Amino acid sequence: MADTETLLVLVQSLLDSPRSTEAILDALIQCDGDPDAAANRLSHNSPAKKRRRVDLNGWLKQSPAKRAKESPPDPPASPAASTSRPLRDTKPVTDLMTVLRQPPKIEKTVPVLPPMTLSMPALVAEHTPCTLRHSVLPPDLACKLFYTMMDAAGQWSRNKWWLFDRVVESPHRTAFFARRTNGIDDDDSWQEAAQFWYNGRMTDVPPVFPPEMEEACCIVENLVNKEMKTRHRFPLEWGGGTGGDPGWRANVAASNCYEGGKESVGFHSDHLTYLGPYTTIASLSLGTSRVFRLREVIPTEEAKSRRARTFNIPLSHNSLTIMHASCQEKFKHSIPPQTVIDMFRPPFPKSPGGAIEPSSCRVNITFRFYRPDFRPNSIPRCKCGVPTILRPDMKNRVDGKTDRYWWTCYAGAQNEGKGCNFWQLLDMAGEGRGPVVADGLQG
Ligand SMILES: O=C(O)CCC(=O)C(=O)O
Ligand SMILES: [Fe+2]
Repeated sequence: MADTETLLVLVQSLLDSPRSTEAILDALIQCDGDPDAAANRLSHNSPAKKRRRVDLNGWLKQSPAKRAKESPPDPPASPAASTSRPLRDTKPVTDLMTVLRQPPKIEKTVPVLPPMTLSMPALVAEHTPCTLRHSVLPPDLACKLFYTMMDAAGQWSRNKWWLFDRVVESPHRTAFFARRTNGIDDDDSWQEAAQFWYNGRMTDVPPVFPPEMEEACCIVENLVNKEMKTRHRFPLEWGGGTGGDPGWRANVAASNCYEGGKESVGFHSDHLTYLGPYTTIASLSLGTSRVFRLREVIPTEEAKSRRARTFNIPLSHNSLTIMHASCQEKFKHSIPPQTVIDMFRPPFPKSPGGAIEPSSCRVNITFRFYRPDFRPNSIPRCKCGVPTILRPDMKNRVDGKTDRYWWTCYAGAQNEGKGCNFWQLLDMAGEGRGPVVADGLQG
């Protein structure tokens, strides 16, 4: 997405007056992704005809025949997926990413790096900002948690959002949980966070962690905090966690269920809206083993001299992947579709004496720390009046560090794809956020 964003900003900067994202994207498509030509076209053309607005829920409630006649626009991002299934076929959609992605002219001498499989924790640590741990929970707890999540997953929904002119849905089911303890003191506030996990769709109050998840979470929290103590800390990381406070608290969790090898999640980095810069995310894998794929986003200034490498990490049942601080800033991750997967044979039956049923499902639980200084009521709203999302400026890392983050409009995900062109630089001090690690270093 960063390529598109860069082009959007570039075109906007070439124009005398602000134009909608939709109009800029249309112009870019017409001009084969050439920003100068797109700006020129926009300067000479009158703005595109306005279309009637319906919100996503409204649109989904319409009859299929009516929906097919209505034609929505524009690009957002889901909290996670970039791989998506169109819900309907109206007109053939130009593959915008193909149009917009302008491959940098890499020097021929820069070697192409073949994908590398990292099956051992030591290799994961060597090549990525992640930690892989096998067999993290007691086997019976991992198995019970798998059954609990599988029972619940039937009720989970597929995320739906607008992508250009159509509603798409994620190729996996997802659910969001808020922890009753450790920071969940204001239900309304976390309700908003849950709502935005589902791309702005109204949700009931998020469920609390089921007992097995709570038990697993305590183990994960300990492991993560221990691991974090051994790592380099980044200046913008959460700087609380003094005294009895463990520092990293899993106060929310998002869970995905992938049924069979076809279900997946596309390359993305997680939105940092409530997580803040340099977040740590711990992902517990249950069920059938799947490949977790990581690929670095090469900063623009290095794009000619260095290529990204794809790393494949097989994640087995009861393994924990910790995406450490800087992973969301530097890497995108995905669970790619697989033509072949091994069936998972649970080590224990669901009920005593029952039969063991093999499964082709994987459930993962990402334990996340929603930072006290990024509470929902502190998130800037865009011109549409909707909370913005926070994204790192991945392409403009300087000396390997990201120090720029953008609040950007996210309204398009729910509002027929129509958003505004709101961009605001994150200003930690100006927005009264912190404490951060850097504060501790100064004092
Ligand atoms: O299933 C996984 O391990 C990754 C899920 C993920 O990236 C996400 O939920 O943001
Ligand atoms: Fe993710």
